[in-house]
Amino acid sequence: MESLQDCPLFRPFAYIDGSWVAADSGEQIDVLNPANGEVIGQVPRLGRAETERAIEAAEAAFPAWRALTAQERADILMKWHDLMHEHQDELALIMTLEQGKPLKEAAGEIGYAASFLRWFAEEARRVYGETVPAAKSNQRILVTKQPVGVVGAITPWNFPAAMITRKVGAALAAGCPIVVKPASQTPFSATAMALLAERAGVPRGVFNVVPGRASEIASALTESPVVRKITFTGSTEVGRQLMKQAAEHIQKISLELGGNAPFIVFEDADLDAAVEGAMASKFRNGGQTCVCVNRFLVQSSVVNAFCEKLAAAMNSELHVGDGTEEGVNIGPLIDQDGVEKVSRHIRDAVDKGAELLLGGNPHPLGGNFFTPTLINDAKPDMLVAQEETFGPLSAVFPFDDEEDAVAMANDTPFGLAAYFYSRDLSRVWRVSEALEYGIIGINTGLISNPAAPFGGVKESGLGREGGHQGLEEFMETKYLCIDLG
Ligand SMILES: O=CCCCC(=O)O
Repeated sequence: MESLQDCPLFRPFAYIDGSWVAADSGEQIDVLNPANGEVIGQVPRLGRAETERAIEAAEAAFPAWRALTAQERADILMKWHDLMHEHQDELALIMTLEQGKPLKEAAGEIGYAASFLRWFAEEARRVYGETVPAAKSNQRILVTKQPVGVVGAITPWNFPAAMITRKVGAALAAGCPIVVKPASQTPFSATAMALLAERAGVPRGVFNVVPGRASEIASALTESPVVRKITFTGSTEVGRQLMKQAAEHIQKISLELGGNAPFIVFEDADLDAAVEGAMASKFRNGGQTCVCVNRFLVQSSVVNAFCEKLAAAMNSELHVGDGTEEGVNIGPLIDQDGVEKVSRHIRDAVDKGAELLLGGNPHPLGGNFFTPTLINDAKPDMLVAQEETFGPLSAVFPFDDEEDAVAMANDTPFGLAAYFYSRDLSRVWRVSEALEYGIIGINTGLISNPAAPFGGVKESGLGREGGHQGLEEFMETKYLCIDLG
């Protein structure tokens, strides 16, 4: 395939009520390849009016979709899953061109994205109710689950496929239609998946894709009394705003927001395993993942050994470049703001006394590429301790004992993922219980799995995605109290 335009899954349109449409205004968004800044295509810049039409289409589609049996909805989701695997290479190329992650990683994300469709297809058939002992002998109480209704979803650029299927798979399995606003940087993964959903038999109006003006689309979704659930992955700042807006109609809301993941290495850890986990977690998507390590907390007695091993791994294993090139495993950052943020964190840390061990600058390739960087002696007053860097900067914070490590790890308003390495079973339990996070990786740097409830505490969000919990987010509980007379 020479370019995106040659790809049979390339759809430069919005998708509403089963039709491929342009913006009422005719306006378009340029979509750039972060590896070279070239425009790879355009999508319509939709606003309020088109979003309201998508909501109406979803509302109209709701009765028939919820009336299907769970098995019928599951069959459609499984067909969609199969089509994603069949088209894995094309979907991966679209993703690499618009998002930048290397092709192999993009193909991995497509597999991960498809796995949510399979997971929720299977879970759709396990939406069980309950019976509850009643207060009177002639009464019976039954608890049932019903789809919440029309859903509005807003998804991020860093996982352009998986963050859509994790929401859409659950919504559709539960019997809810959905309107998705994809990130403006990565809309083509969303429209390509909509094309496959259509081929899989998702009826018109059940899955709508509305690229465009974020604040207008978000307001249309939160101001509509028809939309009964908002689901968002992105920054804490935007999540906070959406939560305020969702309060208007008391919409159910799930928020997957920012993180500031600690990765604790205790002196009893297997250091080689810790370095392997560190590489997997820190450099996933070039550091642009909400569960990427942000702070390496390393016990002082092993800090030099850990830094040496991590520097060696970073030197030998990381190859920066255009994600379409063979052997590249670190693509560009998404844009210049991303580059500026990583540079700012490094400058601030070095000015405040951190030791620069590796890298430190934008990559000689220029543009949005950044050299993987390692600093030691980071301190809590540095920006890198307080904000999510979202780039290939490994910052090591030495600590003295377990109590210090846990206090440092929890010293943040965020609470998404945390990791630690230890071979002491009592410590494993103690630290797991003390960490104020929704996800804990113990002796592993990779925690993502469709069967597990992904989500954070504190300012990292509300609700869970994946697992059986992820389906419940799209359902209401109703109880029936039956008087037998
Ligand atoms: O930035 C957050 C994306 C989450 C990726 C995952 O599910 O691991």
